[in-house]
Formats: sequence, structure tokens, C-alpha cells
Amino acid sequence: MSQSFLKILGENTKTVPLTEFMTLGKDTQCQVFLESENVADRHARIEKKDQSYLIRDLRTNNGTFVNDARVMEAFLQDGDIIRIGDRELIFLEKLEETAEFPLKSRNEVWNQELKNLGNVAKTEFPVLILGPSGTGKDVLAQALHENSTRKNGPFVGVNCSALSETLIESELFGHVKGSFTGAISDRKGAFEAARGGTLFLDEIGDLTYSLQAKLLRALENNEIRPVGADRNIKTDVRIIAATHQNMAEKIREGLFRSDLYFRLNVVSVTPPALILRMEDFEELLYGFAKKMRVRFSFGAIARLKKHPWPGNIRELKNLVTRASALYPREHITEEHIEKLIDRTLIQHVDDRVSNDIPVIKEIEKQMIIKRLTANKGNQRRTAQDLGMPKSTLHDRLKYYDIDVTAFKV
Ligand SMILES: Nc1ncnc2c1ncn2[C@@H]1O[C@H](COP(=O)(O)OP(=O)(O)OP(=O)(O)O)[C@@H](O)[C@H]1O
Repeated sequence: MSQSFLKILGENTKTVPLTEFMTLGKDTQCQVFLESENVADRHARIEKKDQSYLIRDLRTNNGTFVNDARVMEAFLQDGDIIRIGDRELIFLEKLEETAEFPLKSRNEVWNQELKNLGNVAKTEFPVLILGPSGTGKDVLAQALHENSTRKNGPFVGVNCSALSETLIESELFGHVKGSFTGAISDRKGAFEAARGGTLFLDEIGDLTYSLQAKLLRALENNEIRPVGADRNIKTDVRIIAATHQNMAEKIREGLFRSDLYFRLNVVSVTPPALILRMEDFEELLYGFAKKMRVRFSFGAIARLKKHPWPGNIRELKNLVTRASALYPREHITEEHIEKLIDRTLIQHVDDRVSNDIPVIKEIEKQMIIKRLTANKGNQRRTAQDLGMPKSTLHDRLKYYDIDVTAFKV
């Protein structure tokens, strides 16, 4: 029998290989340490019997559950869900093969998330892509589609902020002739157009409240009703949604329905701001420069690296496009850069970008917390992983009020 594993679900899901004999509980001596109030010190035991694994409850009050049935002992089968107190674990006979994902990063944290997306892509789960403008949410949505089992079906994108309420409703669900002024013939909506494929709902945070209710109904029942129609149509789409808005804030302000948010947010991913993944900067720059046939001097690149990139990858791409248009066949130097940098974004900090700043901070905070957790509070390794000097990490910890001792085990 090949190596079996236990996947411990939770905020920091981890997978541990099973040995001949393991105890599970909240005593730190347990091989599988489960920190939770409803878990007994020594709660259950898993032992290898012949070629199988047997789980035994250690006479606890709360009990041990396998696939929702309380058990005193049970042989485990691949995919069984074990519940102990409020912790859930999955028994895996072998690890799933990791599906490749075409997007990669030199930033270790982001690269790990991209790797996980290879597996996410293969599922039917909705994905919510959050984060600042220009970070590649659209690119990510397309990559998810192209690596899904629906890749031979259509990828249909709808920008939920671009049109009036009536037009968006018709854009999403379609309409029948005469249902509103201008509806001169029947029209299929995006749900229909994306049948068998992926529907990408961009700027979902801008969807009006009444359309949020209609979208929720469509997702819950897998059916839609075109505007003016008297019958529903079954749908067959995978949903990917994206927004640069701070959704927690929108929900708090009563502008976004939490029930729709939870439907969309089965898996969420936040591409980091460019400034937080500068390890990728040169590769991105060279990629754009090659396509647009411009060359940058070392001095120019050094100058570009000092720029804060509030418009993220889009801003970088635009700068290279501007360079190729303004200085064709020239070698771009530091002097050119001063003229090429888009100061409107830095000086006036337009509304979208200023709205993004809390999001950027939240992403940075979450990245720091993730690395501190993985490194058990080790600041040197955390700073190294995040590609920042230790002194910067200290400043950030103070700024975000993160207590490092909480991560030490
Ligand atoms: N990894 C990448 N490699 C190359 N180009 C990229 C990458 N990610 C994004 N881009 C380019 O950057 C630009 C912005 O990307 P995209 O439109 O996906 O961002 P976005 O986060 O969806 O922006 P918005 O929130 O404004 O819709 C696009 O021109 C895209 O082609």
C-alpha cells in the first residue's frame, strides 16, 4: 500500500503522512495536534491494521465522527471525512497529483498560491479573484478556464460596472423581444453564451443590489429567467468573479449581499500588487519590452524599480507601450524614464487607486501572517521569504500590530 495522508482542514490546511500509530488530540504530545476546545487531550487514535488504517475513539464525550456517523472504531477509506470536535480531517490513500498551472512567480508565497490554483482550476467551485486594479485578475480568470475541464467550452466575460441596470440584466440573462425599449429581438445572455464553459463576472462589487438577488437565485437554482420571459432556463456554467473593491467594507455598508458573497467566495485568490512581487519585475518588463521591441538600459531598469507602481502590471505594460511609441528604435535610459512615468497616478492618486490602498495593505498583512505561520514566528526566514529587509518587517509588524509570539509553537 502506498503512503497515506491526513489532510487537516482549517485556516492553515496541512497534510501529514500517516505512520503505524498516531494519536490525535489537543495534548501537544499527540502526533496530530488539534487545537480546539471541543477536542479531548487524547481524542482518537489511528493505527495501521494489515493494509488498512483503523480509527478508534478514545472514549470521549464529544465523540469521533466519520462521514457524520459517530464511531467507536472504523476502517478508513479514501476521502473519508473525520470530525473531531469542530476540526475536520480528510483521510487520503495517496496525495492527489498536483495539476500544473501555467502562471508562475518568483515570489515564493504567490507562486505557492498559483500552484494551488492548478488543482482549483480542475474543480467546478466558483472562484473569487480580489485585489487591486491591474494586478492580472482577468489574466488569472482566463488561465483558470484554460486549465479546467471546461476549456473546450466558451469563456465569456461580463463587466458588471459598465452598463445600466437594465442592460446588465439583459447582458447576463438575455431578454425577449419587446421586454424593454430597445429590445427589438430576442437576445441570449452571457449565462447562455457561456453554456458548457466559464462565465467571468468582472467588477462584481459594482453589481446593483437588486441584480445581486437575481444573480444569487440563478446560482442557487442553476437557472435563469431572461428579461420578459415567462419560463426559466437551466444553466451550465462555472462562475469566476473578480473585483478590486473591499468586499468586507461593501457588506458592512449594506451595499453587497453577504449570501451572494459566500456563494461566490468558495475559493478566493488575491493577486498581489506589483510592489509586493518585485521579484517578477524584470521578467515582466523583458516580456513586454520584447513584444514591443524596445530596450531598457540598466540605469533605466534601476530607476523603474524605485517606482511604486500604483497601477500594477497594467501600468508597467502601458509604460513600455509608451516607450515604444515615443522613442522607437532608441535605447531607453534613465532620462527617458522620467518622462515616461505616469505622474497622474502618483500625484493625483485617482479614486480607484486610493480605494485600492486599504486592499493592498490587507494583502500585505495577510502575506506577512501567512509566512509567519509557516515559519512559526521566525522573523529572519519570514523577511527572507517576503523579500524584504528585517528592519522593514519590524516596521510592518508594528504598523499592523502583529504579535509575533502568537506564531511561536
Ligand atoms: N502575469 C502577467 N504576465 C503578462 N501580462 C500580464 C500579467 N498579468 C497581467 N498582465 C497584463 O496586465 C494588464 C492588466 O491585467 P488584467 O486586466 O488582468 O488586470 P485586472 O486586475 O483584471 O485589472 P482591473 O481590476 O482593472 O480589471 C493586462 O494588459 C494584462 O495583459
